[in-house]
Amino acid sequence: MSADSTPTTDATRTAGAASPYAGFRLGKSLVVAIDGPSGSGKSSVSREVARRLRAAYLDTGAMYRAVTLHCIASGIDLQEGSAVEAAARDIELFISTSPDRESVTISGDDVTAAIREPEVSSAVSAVATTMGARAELIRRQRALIAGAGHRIVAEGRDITTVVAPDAEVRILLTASEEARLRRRGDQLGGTQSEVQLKQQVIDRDAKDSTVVNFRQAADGVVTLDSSDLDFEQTVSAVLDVVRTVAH
Ligand SMILES: Nc1ncnc2c1ncn2[C@@H]1O[C@H](COP(=O)(O)OP(=O)(O)OP(=O)(O)O)[C@@H](O)[C@H]1O
Ligand SMILES: Nc1ccn([C@H]2C[C@H](O)[C@@H](COP(=O)(O)O)O2)c(=O)n1
Repeated sequence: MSADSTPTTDATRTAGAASPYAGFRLGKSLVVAIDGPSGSGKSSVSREVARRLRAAYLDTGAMYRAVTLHCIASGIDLQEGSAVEAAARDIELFISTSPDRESVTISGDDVTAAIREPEVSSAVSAVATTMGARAELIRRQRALIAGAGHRIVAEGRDITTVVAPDAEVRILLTASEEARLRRRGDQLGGTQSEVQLKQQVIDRDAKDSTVVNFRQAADGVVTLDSSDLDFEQTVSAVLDVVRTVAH
């Protein structure tokens, strides 16, 4: 398992007032952990927040998707817990931690687009609910966060609670069911029926939440409801939390 990342400055100084990083201590270690349900905007918002903070970015959902694709492609039965756990241990997985370069490879093969295919989306909960596979991916995620340099934004379902409970900033990004369904529908260009959208967003969350709690904020986690915010307002709201909590 490996990753690349955005280089960060090692100078410890405060950015100038005109800079978008004004108020942030550059060079100080910063882990921003963001969890939330499907369609809440975790990936897109976290990636943009990472760019603005000149931080690395880790999409942990992509790792669950990669293991799922690997199982499907290798003929591994997703209902066989021990086989799925072994696949999570054995997979040669690379994920980019640059917010400007989305790249996932398995044994050197580019699977960046393939892990987003509907077949993977509808099967991924089987990996996410296999506890042995989770333990292995959590181990890898912690290593990626530790190796990312000074600052990283990591997002998923259990980052604030399990992967990085000591993160300087912990946020639960939520949105109403209606907003999440609308956003996912728009993202997929109106190609999905109401029933398909519900399966991809609501039903998947129901399965995933049997093993991890991303519906309610744990102690010390800031809840940010983006239902009535647009994308830019949500990014600004996350940066405000970072400024308040980590300054
Ligand atoms: N505040 C917002 N207002 C409107 N649209 C948003 C907002 N935040 C994100 N979006 C859009 O909603 C869509 C879904 O966002 P995104 O893929 O980041 O969600 P997610 O929480 O990572 O979902 P999943 O966990 O299922 O991958 C994207 O097209 C994104 O640009
Ligand atoms: N930390 C995480 C990240 C993701 N998952 C699961 C839940 C999802 O069904 C799947 C794919 O995530 P997505 O790309 O849709 O964000 O992975 C998890 O259990 N824990």
